Amino acid sequence: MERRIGGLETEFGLVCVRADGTRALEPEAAARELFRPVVAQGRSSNVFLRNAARLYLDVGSHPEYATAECDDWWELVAQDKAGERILADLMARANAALAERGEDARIHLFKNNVDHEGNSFGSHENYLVDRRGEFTRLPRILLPFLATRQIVTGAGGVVTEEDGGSRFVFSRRSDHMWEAVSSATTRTRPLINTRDEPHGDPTRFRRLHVIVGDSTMSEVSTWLRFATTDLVLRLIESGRAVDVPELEDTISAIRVVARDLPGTEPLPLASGRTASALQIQQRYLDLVAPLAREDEHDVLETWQRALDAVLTGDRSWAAQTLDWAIKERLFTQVAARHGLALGDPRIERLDLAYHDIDPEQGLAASLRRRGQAPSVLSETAIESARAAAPATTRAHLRGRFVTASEEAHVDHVADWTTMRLVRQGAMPVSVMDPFQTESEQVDALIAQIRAHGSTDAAPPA
Ligand SMILES: Nc1ncnc2c1ncn2[C@@H]1O[C@H](COP(=O)(O)OP(=O)(O)OP(=O)(O)O)[C@@H](O)[C@H]1O
Ligand SMILES: [Mg+2]
Repeated sequence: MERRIGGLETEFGLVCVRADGTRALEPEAAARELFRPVVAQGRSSNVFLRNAARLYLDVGSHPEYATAECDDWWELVAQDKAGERILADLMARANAALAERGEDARIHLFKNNVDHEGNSFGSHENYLVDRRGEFTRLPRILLPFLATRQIVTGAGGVVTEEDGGSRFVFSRRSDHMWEAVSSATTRTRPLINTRDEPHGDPTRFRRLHVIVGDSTMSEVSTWLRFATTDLVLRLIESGRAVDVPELEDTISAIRVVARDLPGTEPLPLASGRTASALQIQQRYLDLVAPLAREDEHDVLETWQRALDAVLTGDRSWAAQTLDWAIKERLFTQVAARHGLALGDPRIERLDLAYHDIDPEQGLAASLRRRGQAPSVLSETAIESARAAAPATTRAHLRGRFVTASEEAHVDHVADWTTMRLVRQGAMPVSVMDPFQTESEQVDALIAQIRAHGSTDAAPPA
């Protein structure tokens, strides 16, 4: 696929604590407080927003934000950052309400991966692939790439080993993966989820659900996750015979790679030979290079720089660009300065602070302000992603529908493929092609909304 649609779902960690750090509200009550304005606006805790994203409370009271369909990976990063801001605003409103009621309680939201109770949070990537394509050979070619890409796009972190020692790893999530491919997302935690829900015309499309990724704070890390995976998918779709180093055991390999900071540990291959994470990533980069478009050369260059940072040990670029390397530098410096082991609870708190989405208190945000983490997207790009849907996909139609309905105070419901008014006899309008940006049916629906909107409707913003 030359132009691919993708979307990113992020599950957020939520705590509500008193000034002394003890738990103030149970997650369920805190989530209810957080979602009060959402429910007031949309009469549900599962809504689509004006930027066509989905915001909802998942089981276990986890807020989740799923970006709208994007066909440009910087747009996707902007839509994802917009989600952080939307949730940070909800958090600020909830905290103001709690303070007004005189409650000693403050909500914090984290875009993190694993908490100290061992819960892991999802950051699921969705990619549109052709139904007639190569779905059968897809896992074989994709898995070695996914198991090793953490040396580029991992969020970094510290794990405690069975012997009590602690060490820095590329991705903590690696220890939480239990299967290579499966149709379940929670119980068995596969790298690729095969549940067949295309959110589009099932005769033409499939949606690939990659669930091995870490939640990434760095714009470059998030961008690379999508941009490199997109290229590997194109390689698979090219139909060419591709010789990739298939791993003998994906799940043991992913754990080894997480701990292998030099990237050189030999991983057993199905062929009986071995290859290191660096060699495997380099192989994919070399294989996809001829398929990259002119405007994708920066993907190849950045990917190569990331691999070189592992190969040479020179972190000067990576430690201000990629999540794992930013954290590696930060944790080692703090640990050395205060004479701490990496497994010290203070380092764990630093890790959590890095994923705190509070624009003032969050550590990733403050590093960005100091030029120690990337800031590629302009303020305008992020703010417009908050207000408007991507213009080049179906999300554009959904964004217009939600905006018109909210402006006219008309009750409405949507999902990824349909839009409908909540009134007797209202017929849903479906858009089964994720690339579609124009629709007479949607225009008619919006005209109807404007004509029949409540008389006290506020003027359009
Ligand atoms: N046809 C498509 N191809 C690829 N991605 C899509 C397509 N349609 C929607 N998406 C993206 O897929 C994601 C779906 O998010 P959602 O949280 O609803 O996931 P789900 O897997 O369907 O449901 P749940 O999280 O409830 O299990 C969104 O980010 C959206 O932009
Ligand atoms: Mg989801």
